[in-house]
Amino acid sequence: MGKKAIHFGGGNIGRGFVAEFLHTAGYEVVFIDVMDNIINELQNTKSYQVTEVSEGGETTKTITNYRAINSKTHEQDVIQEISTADIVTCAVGPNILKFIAPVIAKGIDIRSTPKPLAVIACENAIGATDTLRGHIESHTDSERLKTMGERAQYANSAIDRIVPAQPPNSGLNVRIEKFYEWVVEKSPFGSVGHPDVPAIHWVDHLEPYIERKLFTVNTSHATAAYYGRYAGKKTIAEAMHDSYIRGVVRDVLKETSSLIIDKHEIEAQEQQDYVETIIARISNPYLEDSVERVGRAPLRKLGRKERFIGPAAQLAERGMKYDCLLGSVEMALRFQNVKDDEESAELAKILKENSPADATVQLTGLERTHPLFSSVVKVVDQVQSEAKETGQPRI
Ligand SMILES: NC(=O)c1ccc[n+]([C@@H]2O[C@H](COP(=O)([O-])OP(=O)(O)OC[C@H]3O[C@@H](n4cnc5c(N)ncnc54)[C@H](O)[C@@H]3O)[C@@H](O)[C@H]2O)c1
Ligand SMILES: O=P(O)(O)OC[C@@H](O)[C@@H](O)[C@H](O)[C@H](O)CO
Repeated sequence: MGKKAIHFGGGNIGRGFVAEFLHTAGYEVVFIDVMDNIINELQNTKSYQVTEVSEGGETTKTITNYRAINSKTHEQDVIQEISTADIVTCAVGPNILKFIAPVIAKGIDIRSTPKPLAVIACENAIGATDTLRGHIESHTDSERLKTMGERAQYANSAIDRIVPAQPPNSGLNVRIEKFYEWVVEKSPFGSVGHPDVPAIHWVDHLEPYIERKLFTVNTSHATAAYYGRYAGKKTIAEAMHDSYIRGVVRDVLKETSSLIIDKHEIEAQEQQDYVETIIARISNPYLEDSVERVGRAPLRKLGRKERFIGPAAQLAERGMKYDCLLGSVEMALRFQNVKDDEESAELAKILKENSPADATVQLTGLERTHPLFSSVVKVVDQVQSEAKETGQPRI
């Protein structure tokens, strides 16, 4: 039997990145999703196309050898597939991990194959596989946990490729940037050995890679999105074309770079080169990436370990500068009541109903005694005051 991968989330990064590279590595990919339209299309087509767009033109790859199952209606089939698979990946969003865990737990529990299943969550979050593992373990009988290692091995990953929302009528086809990076922990696989996926860069220590990615790519991306939306820009490329916003993004990246260089002992020149690559990537005019997609889910993005508070907290602990990151936090707080974004409505509600300090705790998870806390409270207070004066944030 050939190699089989189960991938949860047939969305943009699922089809355009994870499945593409699993396919290239020779896996049959079984997509699992809960959206009828995605499942139906995947079931009714034999191939779709991934087109890389860059200044150098376009390159198209055809993805084949996949199936699809709706986990909402066919949970038992998903469990059976997992029980005989080689690898499980997901790209569903960090808040969805708890919903896919029970079915993965059941699939792992009935495995009898000699090789453990490799589980790799591909989300923009620090320790996403650990989080998924925690949920899987909480749905596993405590006696069975003792032998879990024989049935599954878990590795964290950092995943980087910009996949904008796709134009209407694209079907399953995905337009995507050329650049990609997929870094995964090697050590969890021990003597069994890691899966054979040539696109993956296997490393012993993931933290420098995931922090460098999240605090450079996603911090700058979100800064451009929130400042951009405030200035009435539609896309990230348009925002980055604005010299003021571009300058702000550079200033924010100076702060996160100082942390990355200090904490992970990455050479200053190497980090500067990385920053230039990222600025060029997010400015790519060939990617129509909306400020709403990149700013989506502001509550998640304001979280304790996330792209703004994560680096700002660590900089504050080290006595280093973080005030430009506070500017990004302020703009993120103004991302309220955005169409189709539930978290942006929840953000507005939290800001309306709580004192600045309570809202800061609720939104960021920062400890009241943390050296960053009082600065964030001031920013929250500022945005709340604007809303009191005008009935809405200044936008
Ligand atoms: N788009 C990018 O540029 C990019 C790049 C790197 C990482 N990521 C990360 O990848 C993840 C997915 O992002 P995306 O842009 O592909 O989002 P997306 O919305 O295009 O895809 C998410 C998919 O998950 C599916 N899903 C939701 N609940 C599910 C469930 N219970 N079971 C199975 N499937 C479910 C959705 O129906 C959707 O098809 C996020 O964590 C994101 O941060 C995105
Ligand atoms: O996916 P999110 O919501 O965490 O962040 C939005 C974008 O910054 C993100 O999807 C990037 O495009 C991606 O992380 C690039 O690798």
